[in-house]
Amino acid sequence: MSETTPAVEITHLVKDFKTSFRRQLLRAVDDVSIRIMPGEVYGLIGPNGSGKSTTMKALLGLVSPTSGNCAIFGKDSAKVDSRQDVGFLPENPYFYKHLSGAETIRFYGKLCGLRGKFLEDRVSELLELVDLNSARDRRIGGYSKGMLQRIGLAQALVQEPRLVILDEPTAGVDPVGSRQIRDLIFKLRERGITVFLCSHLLEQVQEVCDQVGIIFRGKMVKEGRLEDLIAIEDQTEIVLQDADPELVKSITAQVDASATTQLVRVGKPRTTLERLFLRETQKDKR
Ligand SMILES: Nc1ncnc2c1ncn2[C@@H]1O[C@H](COP(=O)(O)OP(=O)(O)OP(=O)(O)O)[C@@H](O)[C@H]1O
Repeated sequence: MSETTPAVEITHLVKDFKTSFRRQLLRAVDDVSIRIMPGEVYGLIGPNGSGKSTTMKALLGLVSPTSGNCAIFGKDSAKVDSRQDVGFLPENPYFYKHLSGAETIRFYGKLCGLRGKFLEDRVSELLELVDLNSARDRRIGGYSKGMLQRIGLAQALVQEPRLVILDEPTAGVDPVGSRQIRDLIFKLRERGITVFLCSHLLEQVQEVCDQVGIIFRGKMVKEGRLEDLIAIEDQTEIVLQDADPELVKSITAQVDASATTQLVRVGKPRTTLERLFLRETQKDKR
């Protein structure tokens, strides 16, 4: 396998489900193709019921395609060995509530065949990575939603996968917890791990993803590099620090005098509500 083998290759995926109503067919995924190269972070976005989870499950071999193919690092998803290099965080992960964080990771590590000191080192390393070392001996039943998602991420990383699939990793998590998960995704990218995620938090997708696909009613309606998708090609932005009002006036006058250029907006750039929330709620920690 070469560096040019895609981490994910979904080709013309179609998935029909039989509905309970007169056994009619529902097309959940309709001719979707996705290619993710190693090291990329890909975000699949779309409204509820648009086919995101089904696409991910087909890639993982958890549902069989009606037609089309899925492959992970060149291995067909229908074959068990395609899952060797994948970690998965499902939308609603289930954990044994009576186990502690460390016991949970140890449990999954054992399932993956890890043993002894290697396993113990891996448990500590992962708890450190997801910032749960201080809660390692607490029962999972008492974890917050954000902590649960982070333990889920640690679980997905147990066997050092080269691809991580995250289905709504920040569902139900507050902005601080979401940011921790976002930072974790950055860490995965730094380590060269490919990430395929779907999320409703568009701003977070915008922050972490290199590539974005928009899926609607089972069809891919837009896809590409984030930078290309969100650039407004016919506009130019100039942001000035501590500008003299006279300078702003003279720039505006020059633009007004131009026959071909229209001034769209002059004003203060805005932060986002999320950044404002984080700044105001994390003051004490600084
Ligand atoms: N096992 C199944 N049997 C029947 N229909 C299903 C099954 N799984 C999914 N569907 C249907 O397929 C469609 C796509 O569902 P899917 O869960 O893939 O969407 P989604 O984009 O992940 O939605 P959400 O954002 O709500 O998680 C929905 O109409 C759903 O009801």
